[in-house]
Amino acid sequence: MKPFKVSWEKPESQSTKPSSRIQFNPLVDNGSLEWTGGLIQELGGTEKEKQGVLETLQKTYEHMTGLDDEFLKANCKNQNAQCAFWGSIGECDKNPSYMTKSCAPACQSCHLLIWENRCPAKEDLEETAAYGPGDLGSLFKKIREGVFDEYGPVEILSDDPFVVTFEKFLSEEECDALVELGYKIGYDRSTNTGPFDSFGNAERVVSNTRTSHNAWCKTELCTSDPTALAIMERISNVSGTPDHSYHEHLQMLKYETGQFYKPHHDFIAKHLEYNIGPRVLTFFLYLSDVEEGGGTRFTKLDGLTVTPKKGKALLWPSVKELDPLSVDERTEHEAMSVISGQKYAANAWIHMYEYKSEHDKGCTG
Ligand SMILES: O=C(O)CCC(=O)C(=O)O
Ligand SMILES: [Fe+2]
Repeated sequence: MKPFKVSWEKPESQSTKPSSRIQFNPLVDNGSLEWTGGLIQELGGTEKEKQGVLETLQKTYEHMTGLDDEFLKANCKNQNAQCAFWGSIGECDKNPSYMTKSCAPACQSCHLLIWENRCPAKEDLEETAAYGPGDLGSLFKKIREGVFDEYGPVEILSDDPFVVTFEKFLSEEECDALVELGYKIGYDRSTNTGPFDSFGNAERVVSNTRTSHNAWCKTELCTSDPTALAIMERISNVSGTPDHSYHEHLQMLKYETGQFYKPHHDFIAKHLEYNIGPRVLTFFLYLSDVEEGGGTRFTKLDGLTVTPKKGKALLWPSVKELDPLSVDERTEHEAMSVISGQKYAANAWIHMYEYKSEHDKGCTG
């Protein structure tokens, strides 16, 4: 292998600012820019950072030149100018769901861009199922028998499919804490799941059928927050999953006046091809009252509409009781437009199989 030589240029405008980031051009061989592994990478400001980035670039170069797959050679790219820097500070291990895909050269993980390499099908998946045929019926029976009345009053709004509310599932403080966590993470415009690319990853698409904003409880700040953890454990207890690793990360929602989510189903058929299985249940949390509007309406259950109330939880299945890998079309629903005021809420989607470690590997689509 030819030696990897590097040089960099310091843009004039930054030359007097020692702490500023310096743009880095990896110059390969005799000074010609043969390959950059995607975006040109930035060097850190300090000597130590620079050294780390250079070491990562050296490893990147060896990884890229060692690839024998032409498709990967052409398509494996750093998609952010700081990939090499992040790689040098351990982010490939700390944040693999982003890094292995979006900074694959810097993580020397190009082979993991291929879905089958990154997400091999689990052989013992069936043994880990949270629900078998009939289990949703048993859960509903427990709810009816008052096992979870500490979160009540419990209201049974529909028997088949079951639609249930727990009036005092969260305390006022817990609701405020989740809303606040949403602000710390940042509420972004909500998206829908779009088409899947050649690597099996779903595109996120902004859609005029869903106009709210949301914040995912995915980062340390939220996943290790004691309030968020207590709520996730409570949801796990009631829904009967082994633990909250079977749930998607909490998704906090914010609707301003006029915002809505048109009729849809939470079931995503593509999930059946992954190790996570389908969304079995939706645990929906109302984190605020709403002055007017903003109800959750079940379009195929005679328009059954749940009025938001701070602290209330709404639970329904997305799959059939006796065939829990198949969608139950009857639980299509919509978030009606907020007529006045604001609405805060959160989704917890519960899967058939373990979710969170698959998410960390970038295997949830
Ligand atoms: O906001 C609501 O009432 C329901 C939201 C919803 O259905 C969803 O986010 O999937
Ligand atoms: Fe939904």
